[in-house]
Amino acid sequence: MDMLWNGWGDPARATPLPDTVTGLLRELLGVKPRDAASVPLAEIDVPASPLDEAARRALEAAVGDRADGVRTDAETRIRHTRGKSTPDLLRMRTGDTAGTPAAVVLPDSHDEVLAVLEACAGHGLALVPFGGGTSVVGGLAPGRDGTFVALDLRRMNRLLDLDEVSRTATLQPGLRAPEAEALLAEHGYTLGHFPQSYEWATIGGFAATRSSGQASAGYGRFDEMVLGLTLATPEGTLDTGRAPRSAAGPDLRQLVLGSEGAFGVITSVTVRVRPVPKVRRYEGWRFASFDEGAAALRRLAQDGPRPTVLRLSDETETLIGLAQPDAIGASLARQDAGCLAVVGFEGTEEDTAHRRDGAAAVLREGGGTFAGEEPGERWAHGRYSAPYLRDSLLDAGALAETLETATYWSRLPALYAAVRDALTGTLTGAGTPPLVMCHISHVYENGASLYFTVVSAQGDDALAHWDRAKHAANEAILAAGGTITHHHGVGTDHRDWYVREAGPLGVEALRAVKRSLDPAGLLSPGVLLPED
Ligand SMILES: Cc1cc2nc3c(=O)[nH]c(=O)nc-3n(C[C@H](O)[C@H](O)[C@H](O)COP(=O)(O)OP(=O)(O)OC[C@H]3O[C@@H](n4cnc5c(N)ncnc54)[C@H](O)[C@@H]3O)c2cc1C
Repeated sequence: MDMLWNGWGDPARATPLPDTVTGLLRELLGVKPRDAASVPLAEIDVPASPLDEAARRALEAAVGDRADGVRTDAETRIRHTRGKSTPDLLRMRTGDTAGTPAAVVLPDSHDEVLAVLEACAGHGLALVPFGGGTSVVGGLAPGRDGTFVALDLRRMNRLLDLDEVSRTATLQPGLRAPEAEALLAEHGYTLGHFPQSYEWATIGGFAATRSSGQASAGYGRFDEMVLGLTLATPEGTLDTGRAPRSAAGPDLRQLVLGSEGAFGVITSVTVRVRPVPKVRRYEGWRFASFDEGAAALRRLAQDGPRPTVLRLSDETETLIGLAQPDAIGASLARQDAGCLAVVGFEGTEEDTAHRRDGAAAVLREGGGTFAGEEPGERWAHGRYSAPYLRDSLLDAGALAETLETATYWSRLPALYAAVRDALTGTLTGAGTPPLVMCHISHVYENGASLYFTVVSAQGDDALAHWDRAKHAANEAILAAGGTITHHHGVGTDHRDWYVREAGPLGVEALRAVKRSLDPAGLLSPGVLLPED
């Protein structure tokens, strides 16, 4: 099944907003009901594909002249325009398809990807790899106008190898996360990577963006799971990962991870796998304040025992109940005070019981009160539903978007305040005062991420309002010592701030890598790095 072209996921799972939330939108944020319906897909006027006959023939030959290997119909091209950020969705809803690819090409193997790259080079076509299409940072839209091809990797969806002795699996990039989990589960293994976009995003996309899942406290980030990668580039193949760890020079895997399609197409990923857990237990803890809860999370991250899932909502997010999207509004009706933490344990019976008891003692010492299993189980049940709420909020005339960052524990409170102030100040100044919510959902020994959700009225020009607010938040992040992205990636949206974060020498070093792998600059122009 294809994802909704102008929204999230499966249309059958649309999630209406409860009355408590629509009431809040109206009374607190001044959201006025409006006709926010989208232009129907069939009515969108897409200019004919600019692909000429010779280029088309070359691309078809590259994918073995397979039926449907090169698609230029309007619907397929529309479905490969942009990703799933709120500005992306707002543009799609108005039928704005500027930046539609000239063609969508579907290769079946590493060799076909190399052949497609050669065909693109021969015909001066840019190419953008397309995994699940869930990018929220403009990673699927080249940063310049011009003819480009979207390389949809969905046909590369096989488990290539499982080494049960070493506990590694080699996966093709187009596997969506649930498909990869199902293939591994047949042998009793799991990857343990469960981002909120889990149901749609792919293995190649995770590697290309250094994704981080909701169970990162236990399983680690995706880049920590990766042992080897194969990269198809216009200059040939780069193979990495001869051994799990090595002292043989700088680690080339780290050049591929996070390269966002700008250095090549990831055609296989070797990951470490773990046995499917026998027990999964999630529970809720309450803290009087975000500071108090954050201090308790820090103690667990630094001294253990480590839960598998560890997240903490701030006061506003707790009141709205965003950690439990399936029951959103219930906490508002109860007027829940303080901050909710969700703490989860996965593993064997003995290991989870042991870690759970140890973690409970630390949380109690830190001021936490046990809230039972219900809040944790509710979080687990609704963990992939929140993106459906965003569609309902947009339908209702609200603006809803998220952004994220990370820093060291000592700087976290200042970063939190700076981003909140930037978002609140900008949107209030524009006449659309927002609700700004935040949670910590990825913790490390030395720091943590902050994930903000912003809801306001759309105002007269929602795109321009959000652009200003996001710009202010990005400036606040850099000024407060945060990174421009903890897990969404750079794409085109964060590029200008990433350039400042990396510094001129860092950017020049990365450009030199790009020049050696992609001298003609065919791959994802303007994504990750500005063009030369
Ligand atoms: C509702 C929602 C929730 C999200 N939640 C999370 C979350 O919890 N954690 C998280 O980390 N992210 C999250 N994201 C962001 C997004 O899902 C991740 O960035 C994900 O890793 C993208 O995977 P994808 O397969 O959809 O890649 P795409 O969106 O298709 O591509 C992302 C980028 O990687 C490149 N790319 C894709 N495949 C390849 C390949 N094989 N080789 C080279 N380059 C490639 C693309 O060109 C693009 O630049 C969320 C997004 C949405 C919309």
